[in-house]
Amino acid sequence: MTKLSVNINKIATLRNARGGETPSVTEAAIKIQEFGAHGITIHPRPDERHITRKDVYDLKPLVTTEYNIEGNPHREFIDMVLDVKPEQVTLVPDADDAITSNAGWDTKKHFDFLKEIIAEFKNAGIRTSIFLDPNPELVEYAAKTGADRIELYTEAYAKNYSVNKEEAIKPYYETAVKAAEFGLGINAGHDLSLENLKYFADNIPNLLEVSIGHALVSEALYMGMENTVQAYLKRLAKW
Ligand SMILES: CC(=O)[C@@H](O)[C@H](O)COP(=O)(O)O
Ligand SMILES: NCC(=O)COP(=O)(O)O
Repeated sequence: MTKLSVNINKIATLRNARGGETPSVTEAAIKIQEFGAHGITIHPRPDERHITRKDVYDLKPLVTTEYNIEGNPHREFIDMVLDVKPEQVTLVPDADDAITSNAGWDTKKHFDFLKEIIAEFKNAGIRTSIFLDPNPELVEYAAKTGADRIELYTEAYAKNYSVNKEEAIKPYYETAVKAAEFGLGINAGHDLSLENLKYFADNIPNLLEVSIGHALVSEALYMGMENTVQAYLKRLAKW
C-alpha cells in the first residue's frame, strides 16, 4: 500500500495566527499517527511562516512512524536535518519567498550541487528524495545524483484532473516508469486531495508514498482529522 505522510505545515499556520501554542503542532502529529498515518511531513521555510525550527526539534521524538523534512537545501537547512536525522529528507528548489513550492529540480543543471548534498545526507543514513516535475528526461540525472527517490510534483495533475484525468496522469506515469528503470523510489505530493488521490495512486506504478497537507488539513476542518486521515487511507487501500 502507498504510504500516507501527512504534512502538518497548515496546523502550524493556524497556530502562528495568534502567536500562541493552539492548535498544538506536536499534539496534532501524535493524533494523526494514532489515526493511522504512516508518516509526518514538515516543510520548514526560512521565514518560519508555519513550521518553526523549534517545531522541527520538538517533533523528532514524537514522530514514531516516518519523519520527512522537506526544504530548499540552504546550509542552515542541511545542518538542521543532519542534526535531527529524520527518516527522509526531500529537497525542494523553491525560492525563500515563494507562496508555496512551485517547481521541481532541473537535475541536469543542478547535478553537481545535488550530488554533493545528497552524499552528505546519505552518509548520515538519511533517505533522500528530490522534488521533480513529471518529465522523464529529468530522471537519469536524478538517479545519477545518488538520490534514493524522486517526489513527483503533482500540482499540474491536480489542476488538470477535473478537465481530463487521462491526459493529466500521462507525464506522471511516464516519469514513474522511467524512475523505476533507474532504480529510483517514487513519492508524490502537492495539491493531492480526497477528490484526485485515488486515480493517481491507482495509475502510478510503484508509488511508495504520498505527502499531503493543504487539502487534508482543510478537509479536516469539515470532517474531523480522524475521519479525514481514514478517508485518505481508504483512497490508498488496494483491495
Ligand atoms: C514540496 C511541497 O509540495 C510541499 O512541501 C508544499 O510546498 C507545502 O508547503 P506549504 O505548506 O508552505 O505550501
Ligand atoms: N510534498 C508535498 C507535501 O508535503 C504537501 O503538499 P500539499 O498537500 O500541502 O500541497
